[in-house]
Amino acid sequence: GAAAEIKRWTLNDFDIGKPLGRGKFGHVYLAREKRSTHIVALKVLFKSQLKQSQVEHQLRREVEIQSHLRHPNILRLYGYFYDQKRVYLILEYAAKGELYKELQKCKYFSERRAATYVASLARALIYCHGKHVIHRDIKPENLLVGAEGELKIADFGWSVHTFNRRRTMCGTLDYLPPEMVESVEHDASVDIWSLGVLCYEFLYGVPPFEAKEHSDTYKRILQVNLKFPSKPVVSSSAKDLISQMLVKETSQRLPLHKLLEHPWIVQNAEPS
Ligand SMILES: O=C(O)Cn1ncc2ncnc(NCCc3cnc(NC(=O)Nc4cccc(Cl)c4)s3)c21
Repeated sequence: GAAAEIKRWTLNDFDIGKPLGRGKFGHVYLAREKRSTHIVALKVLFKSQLKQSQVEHQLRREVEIQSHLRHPNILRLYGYFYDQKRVYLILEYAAKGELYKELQKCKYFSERRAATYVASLARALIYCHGKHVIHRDIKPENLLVGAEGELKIADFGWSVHTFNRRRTMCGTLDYLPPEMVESVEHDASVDIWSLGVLCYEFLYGVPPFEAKEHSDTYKRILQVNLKFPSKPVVSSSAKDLISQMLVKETSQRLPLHKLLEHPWIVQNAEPS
């Protein structure tokens, strides 16, 4: 048959349902693709706001990156289309919505639930890093829950392709100025740190370096001023894992595949 031509979607291809949520750049609606009756989430972004915030390139990068990612714990971005004023993202629908609302409701998660989420996120990040993609924005607000309770990383609006200049600079790093060498170090280990912060917040209901003033949070992060409250009671095994992820020296952070072998994960995470 004809070469697989890229399908040009339009709003007419969809029946629009209830609003699912509203973000900074636009709203998300439940929608059904008419021909297949497939249920999706449609995120509507206003071009004016994208232009104003100069994030068009980020959006293009997200669509490009997401089009190559297929993983049960990564929310699919099936495609996009636009009209005069808006850009529409055609997204996998996560039937149980936003994880942070669930966390707010039950204050903090059990160790089994937290470990199950952390293990599935680690598997998703191992997959991304294997494709030289780092998410860079792992936080409860970017995590959705599927119909079976499975976690979905969403919103790759801040993700980037990392490539190791060592290979692409024909073998030499010598001519790179410090700031570029520095950015080369900005690698997948940022997601390990964020996953450690997330694990802490799952178990205690608050992030580890929270402070009234931003400047104090910044200082606590730089000092890795990690403290474990006495309430709620959390196993020392969980604290050990978190302490191995929230390490200042990026090369010393627990690698994700080692995380999956950590006793706390092995003993608490539901088999995937
Ligand atoms: O989250 C809710 O409000 C409610 N909700 N409930 C269920 C549900 N099922 C699927 N998706 C939902 N929401 C959309 C999640 C996103 C995924 N990918 C995104 N990407 C993005 O926004 N990119 C983007 C935007 C503006 C600028 C730039 Cl540079 C990039 S948003 C759902």
